[in-house]
Formats: sequence, structure tokens, C-alpha cells
Amino acid sequence: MLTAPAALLIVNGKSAGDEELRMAVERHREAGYPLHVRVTWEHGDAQRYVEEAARLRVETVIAGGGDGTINEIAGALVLLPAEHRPCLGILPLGTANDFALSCAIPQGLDKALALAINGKPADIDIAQVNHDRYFINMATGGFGTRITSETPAKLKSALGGASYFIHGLLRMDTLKADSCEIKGPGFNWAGEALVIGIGNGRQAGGGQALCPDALINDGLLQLRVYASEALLPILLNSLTSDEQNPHVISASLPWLEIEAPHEVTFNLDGEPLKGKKFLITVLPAALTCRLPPLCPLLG
Ligand SMILES: Nc1ncnc2c1ncn2[C@@H]1O[C@H](COP(=O)(O)OP(=O)(O)OP(=O)(O)O)[C@@H](O)[C@H]1O
Ligand SMILES: [Mg+2]
Repeated sequence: MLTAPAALLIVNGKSAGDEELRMAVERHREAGYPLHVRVTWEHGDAQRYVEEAARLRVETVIAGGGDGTINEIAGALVLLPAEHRPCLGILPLGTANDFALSCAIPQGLDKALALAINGKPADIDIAQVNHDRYFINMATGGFGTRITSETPAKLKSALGGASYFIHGLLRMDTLKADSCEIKGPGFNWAGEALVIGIGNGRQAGGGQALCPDALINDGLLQLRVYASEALLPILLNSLTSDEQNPHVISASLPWLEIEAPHEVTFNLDGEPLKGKKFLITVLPAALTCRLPPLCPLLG
């Protein structure tokens, strides 16, 4: 009998009680796949488990959670020496699961686990922020930030991805554009931004396609600045129908620097980071990830 490659699954504690997950893990173990399972309690746990995975020499570390869980695991994987770096696999168990959905990862846990263990690895980029933070999917500032970082946890688990949207609507009266300056190679913009999306992937905030042309393996980040409050109705209806809108600034850049006169919050895959200056750089082909053959984010 062939020895199946081992994987370590890191489950966000919020989803540890999932019965479908337990059954999917059992089935794969019975089929002969060695699968270690670890559960997180708080920020920092995932990184320790990734280090353990490297010591165990597993071939794959599977992120069982939402975008924030994938973020923490991807950020820990890039710190490992390339020769001992396991592949990333994705098991969507979060609220919005924007990255998994836009990658066309199957929503059924059994199929998703099979792909996470056996899928073909593809090289993908990851973005580094201020030298020590990362995002794999998207960084958002402005309106989107308020939506994600202030969506109460209980509302989030009750309503799923839709909660971002509903909560955003409730808070519309409090929205304000933020003034900032953005520089990159051959790119310079200053003005009032309502929403800034910097995409390695395409969608955030529960299905909002802020960066509709982004690819995760092109060595570039798609910057989209939604620069006017007049855009609010568009933002709330369809973010993709505004290609010709002069208030939408778009660029594809290998790095960019954003500076604001006062402190702003960026969400990195839904996890907040405060500051006045953000240097964001793409790290091309920094990770390998097991993705569906027809993943729309692969160019
Ligand atoms: N046992 C736990 N209970 C509550 N929060 C946890 C636990 N373990 C980790 N966390 C925190 O959960 C956050 C990540 O959650 P994650 O993004 O995976 O789910 P989500 O926000 O529900 O999904 P999505 O981002 O796709 O909408 C991190 O901030 C992490 O520190
Ligand atoms: Mg999250």
C-alpha cells in the first residue's frame, strides 16, 4: 500500500463543534490519509501549530476557518524556510469565506477536505504589510473597514456573510471619506477615499468584488480606490458595474505606499491593523496552495 501524504488541519475553535467536519475527518482517516487536527483558542495558536507542522514534515497545512484563519496560517507559512514549507489547503469554516468562495473551493466539507489533501499545488503570491503583517486575499480601508471590523460577533455568526452587508447599511449615516496619498511605481494619487481595496484576491466583506480583476499568481496587487461618497449607491448595489466611473481609481502594482494624516484602520483579510502609513509589497509565488483546477483567481 502506498503511504499517503500527511496533513495537519488547524481548525478555528469557533467551528470545532461542526459535526460535518468530524465526519469528513473520520472518512479521510479511514481512507488512509494521516490527518492531524489542532484547534485554536486565540490569535497566535495557528502560528505555533504551523511550526509544529513543519517539525512533523507534513505535506499540507489545512486552514479550517474563514479568511482570518487562512491569513494567520499563510503568514506563518511564509516565515518557514522554503525547503520545509508545507502546502496550504483550505477548508471553508468561517462566516464570509471570501477567499475560499472566490477560489471556487467546494463548499461541502468532504469535497473541500479531499481537495485540501490531494489537490494540485499552485504557486500563489502573498502581500506583506509594513514588513511583518500579511494578507492573502485583500486589504480594505474606509467603508469596508467599518463594515468588517465593527460587525458584532454574534450578528456575524447568526447571519453569515450577509451580516457585513446589513450592518453596513445600518451604519451608512456614519460613513465618511478618508483623505490619503497613495504612491507606487509609476503611480501617484491623493484625495478623499471612501473605500480602498488592495486585492491579491477579488472579494471581501461577504461577496463584495472590490478588486474584480485581481489574480493570485500575477505578481501584482490590484488597487481600487472608490473616491467619492456619490458612489455609495453603486457600492451597495454592484461593485463591478463601475468600470467607467471617474471616481473609481484602478491600478495593478507590485508595491504601494499609503499615507494618511490621521490614524486609519486597514483590514487584512478581516483582521484590523491601525496606522498612518502602510507599505504593501507583493511577495510573488511565496506559497503553494492546493486549489481547484479551474480556480478563477489563477491566471
Ligand atoms: N476559539 C476561538 N474562538 C473565537 N475566536 C477565535 C478562536 N480561535 C481563533 N479565533 C480568532 O478568530 C479570528 C479569525 O476568524 P475567521 O476569519 O477565520 O472567521 P470569520 O471571521 O468568522 O470568517 P470570515 O473572515 O471568512 O468572515 C482571528 O482573529 C482569531 O484570533
Ligand atoms: Mg474573519
